[in-house]
Amino acid sequence: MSFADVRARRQAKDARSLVGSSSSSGPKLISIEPPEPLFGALPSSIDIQSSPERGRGIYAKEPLKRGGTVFSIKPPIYVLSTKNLEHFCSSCISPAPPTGLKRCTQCKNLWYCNATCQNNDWALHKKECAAMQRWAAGAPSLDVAIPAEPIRCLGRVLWGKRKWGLDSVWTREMDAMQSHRTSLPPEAAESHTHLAHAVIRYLGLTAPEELVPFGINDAAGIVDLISRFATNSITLTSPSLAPLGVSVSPLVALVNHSCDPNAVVVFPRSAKDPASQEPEAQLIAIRDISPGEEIFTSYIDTTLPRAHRQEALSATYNFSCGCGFCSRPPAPDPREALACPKTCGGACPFPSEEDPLTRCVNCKTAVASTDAVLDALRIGQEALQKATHLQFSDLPKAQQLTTNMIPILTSAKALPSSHPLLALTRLRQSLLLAAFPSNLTQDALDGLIRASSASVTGLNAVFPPGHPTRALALAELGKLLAVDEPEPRPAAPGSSVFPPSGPARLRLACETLIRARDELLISFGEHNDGGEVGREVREMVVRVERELAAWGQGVRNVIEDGAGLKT
Ligand SMILES: C[S@@+](CC[C@H](N)C(=O)[O-])C[C@H]1O[C@@H](n2cnc3c(N)ncnc32)[C@H](O)[C@@H]1O
Repeated sequence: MSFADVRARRQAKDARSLVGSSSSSGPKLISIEPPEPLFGALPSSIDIQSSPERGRGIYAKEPLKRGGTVFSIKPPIYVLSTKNLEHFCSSCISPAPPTGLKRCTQCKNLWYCNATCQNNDWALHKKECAAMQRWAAGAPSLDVAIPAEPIRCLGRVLWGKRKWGLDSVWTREMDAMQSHRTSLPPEAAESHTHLAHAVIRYLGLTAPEELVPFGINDAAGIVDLISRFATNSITLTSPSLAPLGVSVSPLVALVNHSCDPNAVVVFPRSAKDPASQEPEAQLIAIRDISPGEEIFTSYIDTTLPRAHRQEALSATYNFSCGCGFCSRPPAPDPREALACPKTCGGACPFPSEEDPLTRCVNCKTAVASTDAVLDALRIGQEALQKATHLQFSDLPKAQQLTTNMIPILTSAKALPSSHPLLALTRLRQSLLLAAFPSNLTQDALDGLIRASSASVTGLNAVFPPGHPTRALALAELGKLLAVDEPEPRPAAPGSSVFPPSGPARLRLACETLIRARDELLISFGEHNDGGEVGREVREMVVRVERELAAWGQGVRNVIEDGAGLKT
């Protein structure tokens, strides 16, 4: 039977059910209810509008305060990435407690906190469970025995459409997400075709025609499904932004992109809501937003220079960004700048092959050896790609690459916020953390604090206060400064060695944690008390303040004892 035949049969069936049973007096007229409107979860402070440049988007109807939650929603579809399956509950995405998670006894792939979490997930896992067992039975090797997350995510979308009905609001919201089917570049069309075949196999279907009950009536419908997923899915993250999996929420997907966003989507884990609401995506304003203004998040890493951002946006989202930041970049952009050769405090835009001459925008001093700068930037980019690729398979090699490259870029006077120096610095910090010795030495701790501080300096130059990446980096630095020193150094009066030791270090830890907490309250929402990380930092501030007070009291006691001895 052809795809069209199946559709014709379905339409005939639909037509019969619409007019009801025919009688000799002819078909009865039936009243057709207007369809339920989409996005009923939209709060009254925002609405959906359309622009010719960006299509639909979310706009403020009322003033929105920075740190305020614009909306919260549990994504209707989400899956953990394969490596996280046994470490997090597949329903509420809580990390495994010390007592461990409970495994689905059927497929043996998904893990849950308890029976409640398993029941909450059963509506979608029921079909998935059988599909995963079928997939594993046909897998050529153990490492491909679990389908990759896009396949599992799309499986859930399709089972959801069947379960909740093709005319349901659930399905209509999913189908209303933007598809770029008609303008896909050839490479994307090819990868979409591969994914489509994998999904059909995962569902246990033998031919595309069998997708009709899932609301997919032709080949264009399959491409739409995959294109919608590619354009609208968002990373499911931990409260500290670690990627955990992938999620789809038609409401979150309405938010357009800017490289200088006024909002972020985070999963902060609010203290107040019960676990059954988790994972909860929250759109949070990181700036004050006026009525009529569009709300934007960023889809990509905005520490990257404009050309890299445009490439990423065009490859995945099929548009060229015309945000203020792309059309009128700051001069010079801290992502692409060198420090002034005369250290006047100004900066010079990066030279390029086409335009090798560059000067400080402040004192106009020209950079002398631009060839050396261009070489350093080129090999820096290569080292970054290699080290990123090797970070999990060859940690020492990745460490060596970042450790060797950072001084080369620094001596070429690249700003700490510039690319690829900032990316290498952040990678080095995460590699040092991964290799952190269990018997901690002062040198290892101080090295990590210096790397963390360099990341904070770079991120502060590219992100506004309250951006979650910046707030988390600050929290990380504060926590490291608060770690008990294995071998505190004797205080040298007037010493500017970084990091300081002893009480000066504790004071710096306290100041850094307080700044981090203020920023976390913005990025992860005041209503959430700064999310899980904000709450953790608040507790650390209390602990460090207590330690500082105890130290101060200790000093006062010594002084008083000394004074007592003299009298
Ligand atoms: C997640 S959707 C956002 C909602 C979408 N505008 C809609 O109407 O459904 C992502 C798509 O929106 C469009 N888009 C988002 N931000 C844009 C921007 N700054 N400029 C142009 N198009 C944008 C692109 O087509 C992109 O692939």
